[in-house]
Amino acid sequence: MLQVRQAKLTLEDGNVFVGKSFGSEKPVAGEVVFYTGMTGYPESLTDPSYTGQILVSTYPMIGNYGVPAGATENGIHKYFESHKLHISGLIISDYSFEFSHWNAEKSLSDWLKEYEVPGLFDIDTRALTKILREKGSMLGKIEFEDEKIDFYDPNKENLVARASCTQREVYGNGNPRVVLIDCGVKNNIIRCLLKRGATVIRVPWDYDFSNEDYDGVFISNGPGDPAMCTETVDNIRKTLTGSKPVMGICLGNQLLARAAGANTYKLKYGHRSHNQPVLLRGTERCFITSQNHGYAVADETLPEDWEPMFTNVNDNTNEGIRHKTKPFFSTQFHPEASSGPTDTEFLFDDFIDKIKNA
Ligand SMILES: NC(=O)CC[C@H](N)C(=O)O
Repeated sequence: MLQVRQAKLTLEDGNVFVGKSFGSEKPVAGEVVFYTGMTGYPESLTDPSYTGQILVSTYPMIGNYGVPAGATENGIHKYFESHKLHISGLIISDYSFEFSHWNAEKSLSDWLKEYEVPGLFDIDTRALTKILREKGSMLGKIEFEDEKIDFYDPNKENLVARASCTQREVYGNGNPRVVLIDCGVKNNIIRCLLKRGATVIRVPWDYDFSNEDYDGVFISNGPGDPAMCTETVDNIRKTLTGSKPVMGICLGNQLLARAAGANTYKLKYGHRSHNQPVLLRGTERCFITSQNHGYAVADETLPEDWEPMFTNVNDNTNEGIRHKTKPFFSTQFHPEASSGPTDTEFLFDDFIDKIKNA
């Protein structure tokens, strides 16, 4: 009979959920957020944007397809979104102790233990998610028996400095040359740029790239509160005085907006799923998108020469911005998907076309 240790998740509002451990037996504290995608845990767990967060999966059965092999291609992991797990903890309902997939190399349980990430199953994730939806994302902690730790708010820290690379690195050798500001970039953004022939010059979040030889700038996704990233915003602001094309994704949308002079704010519980509908402004085209964010751009604070580009059809929040005359745009959702629908990957083509036409 399998021996599993009990552990509990305590929310800052006092709610306690008792579950069973299938990951590392290390207590952690962080922000508790829910994710409603049905698949994609290898991608989500390695997405640097989840730094500091305890992830609750609303899809009940997790682990059944194991964890893919750690192969690399073009200098990056082939199946993961970064080189390690970034979530602080994982909360699920039913853990599948059996896994089966042509590419599975290990179990989710072994993977969590390898990266010292605690995971709890047998939690009523439906009840937990209802609390997070009604009261909003909140702090939480995972503790084992008599251990006691304090709550911790990751959003008070500059998480981007933790998630970004520390050295400039170049991938590919084609055209155009794109400076990628790495705020905690997902590998699929690099793959999407390489697939379109670009040279990707990946630089740390606070790197002054003004002396680089480049044709366009890409601002990546990343963790935490965009207001913490002032150095990046200063560098982007300098770029906006020129006319080289700029594209941003998620945190990149928020940082581009802040560089333009707009504000960002925290959403009640964020968007973390594969089925978020976004409307392309000025058209009746709606796309189903992959998302993972807790902050948003305040449309009404955009300066005169900028406009909202996409709007979320569920809650009318901002899903992208564009400059009215210059080739600068960004999306709050993830055109690189991974995981999730790839319907908006054409935006990478638009970015490359803008560079070619510049
Ligand atoms: N995926 C991201 O880039 C997330 C951006 C930001 N950290 C947010 O939560 O809104």
